[in-house]
Amino acid sequence: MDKNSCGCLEGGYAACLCGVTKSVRGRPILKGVTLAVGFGEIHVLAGLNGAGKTTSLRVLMGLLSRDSGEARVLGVDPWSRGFEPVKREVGYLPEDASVYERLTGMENILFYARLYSGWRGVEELVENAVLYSGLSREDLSRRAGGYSKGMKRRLLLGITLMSKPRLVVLDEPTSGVDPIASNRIKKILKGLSREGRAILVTTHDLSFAEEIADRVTIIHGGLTVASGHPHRLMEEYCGETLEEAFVNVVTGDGC
Ligand SMILES: Nc1ncnc2c1ncn2[C@@H]1O[C@H](COP(=O)(O)OP(=O)(O)OP(=O)(O)O)[C@@H](O)[C@H]1O
Repeated sequence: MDKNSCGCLEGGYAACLCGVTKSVRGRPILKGVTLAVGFGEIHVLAGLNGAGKTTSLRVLMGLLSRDSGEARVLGVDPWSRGFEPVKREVGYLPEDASVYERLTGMENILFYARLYSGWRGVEELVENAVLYSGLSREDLSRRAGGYSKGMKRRLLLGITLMSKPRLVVLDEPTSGVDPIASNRIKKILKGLSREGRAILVTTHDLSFAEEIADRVTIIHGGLTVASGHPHRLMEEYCGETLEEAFVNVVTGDGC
């Protein structure tokens, strides 16, 4: 990675990690993760299982400390006190998020909408969550505990996006989601990015990434090893698809 990638610390970017390292119980997990997400950009973070994607997002969201390197979210260090007010402008969908199973889908939405706004503006938040989840009114009237994995994921995505945050951070939003819903998610993310919102998303679905990403950052073994527009990565790493380029990057096969 060239050093300029860390220029995001000077501002203008929605989020960045710069040379971040993290060890857990003496084991290095992140060995130098660098990425910068611009406003109006869909940025995909890709990597094999265990590469460090979720850990990177947790550091970025201030849920995990870092050992070295820098992090900024909307210009603020997520490990600082100043991060608290910034959180309202960030929508984060963790990989292991869960719904309240005894509540209906709509009650889940109402719960989070009221948490977010008190009572003012709840209607708009609810409307957005319903729209972004793509779930029918009938589905939303049922207990979320009876939902399929993909439906739970869609409900959580709707809740994450309901306030139309300036920065959206999604850890595997399409996991367990059917092709029609996945297609719908693509359109939603493209729409949000067109409105100038910044989107950082992890996925193993590289055709999804190839279609929507403005930039893909590949991490391997806790280290950023490549970053660029999907077509640039395909050119540089001799892949007819992003998936082929990705395999060439992580296996070190090159062209
Ligand atoms: N709390 C923890 N304690 C010990 N090891 C951890 C912890 N959190 C993560 N790890 C390890 O760090 C590495 C990176 O995990 P991480 O979940 O960030 O990978 P990932 O790229 O998101 O993987 P996946 O694609 O499978 O979700 C893994 O080897 C994992 O076992």
